[in-house]
Amino acid sequence: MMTNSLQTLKVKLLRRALCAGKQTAEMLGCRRQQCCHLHQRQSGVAHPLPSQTGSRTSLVRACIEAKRMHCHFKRPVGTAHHLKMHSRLHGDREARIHLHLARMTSSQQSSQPALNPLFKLQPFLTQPILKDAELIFTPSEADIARATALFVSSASHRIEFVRGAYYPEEAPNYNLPEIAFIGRSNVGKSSLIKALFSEIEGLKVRTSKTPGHTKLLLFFQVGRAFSLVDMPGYGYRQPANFITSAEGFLKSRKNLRNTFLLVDSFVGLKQWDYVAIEMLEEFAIPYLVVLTKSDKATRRQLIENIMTVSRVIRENTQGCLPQPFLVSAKSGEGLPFLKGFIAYTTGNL
Ligand SMILES: Nc1nc2c(ncn2[C@@H]2O[C@H](COP(=O)(O)OP(=O)(O)OP(=O)(O)O)[C@@H](O)[C@H]2O)c(=O)[nH]1
Ligand SMILES: [Mg+2]
Repeated sequence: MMTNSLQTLKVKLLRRALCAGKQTAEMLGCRRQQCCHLHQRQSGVAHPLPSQTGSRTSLVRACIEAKRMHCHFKRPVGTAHHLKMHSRLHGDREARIHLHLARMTSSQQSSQPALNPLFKLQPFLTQPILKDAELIFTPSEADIARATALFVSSASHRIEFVRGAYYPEEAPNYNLPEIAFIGRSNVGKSSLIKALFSEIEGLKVRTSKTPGHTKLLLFFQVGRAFSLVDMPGYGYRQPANFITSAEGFLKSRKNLRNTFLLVDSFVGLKQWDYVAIEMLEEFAIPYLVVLTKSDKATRRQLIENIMTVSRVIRENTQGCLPQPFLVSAKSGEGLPFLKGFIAYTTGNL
């Protein structure tokens, strides 16, 4: 019995170390091949993700590297531990990841279903919707309240649209942590940003039923805290300059803290999304999956699509946060939790 629980603990610790290693691998990956994934799209052939060959070696190397890079554990607020990793990416790009390791008290655990809509599905599953080690972000209600306050404009904290850019070189030069929203056309990127900023009077974010509506990189500034970038959609009716614009932007932004890859929870992952995952993996930038339109999907669709996304993240990615997010711009479900993560990943929590 005792041996069994020791064994389980050992496996959990190893898994956490690998997760930390994964993130470090992503920071240190720095593969500089020319990205041509989005050019391959016309072929119509399903694009396989990078095979797992060699990934174990790179994880082991990353674990060793993580030690070398002075990764340190810090006593946190509350009961969870923060792992702070500072590493240099591509020589001059400082990347920072805060991993909030999941070690919740029972009171935190019981508040999570209310905060994180993924947990509403747990009663319908016999297995955990997310494994312990995949539960990275477990904020308290106070954290969410602080994050929510950031999305309210005031004289000293102005939230505004800055500009649209056709080319990445036209992007604003403010020195703010940035989050980019990428995904298929019509997946709900602009609607999500609009919903996040619903409290801001006079801030217009245009959405449309017609795919391919957003043509420019759109920059929104949230005080001196962070900025959000609405990207044109890929796939059907994507803008002619999408490849140069999106790839150039993702590769060149020095303060890009995280990229949110939006996937429709009603439709699930499509071929184009696999191409985007492949591209993000190759660029070795931190990203995560946000499942949109939760109000539209049936429970069965939600479970199936979330499970598929989780499996793809687990088996085929190195740079993706293991914890997907679930939101609805229409009903507002999951928005406070996502605001919490935005505040957290931009260093505002
Ligand atoms: N039911 C439901 N519909 C949504 C939701 N979010 C977006 N939509 C709808 O989906 C359509 C596309 O939304 P947009 O936000 O314009 O999508 P986009 O990803 O910005 O699209 P492009 O700019 O073309 O790349 C619109 O008709 C929205 O009303 C949601 O959470 N629930
Ligand atoms: Mg749009």
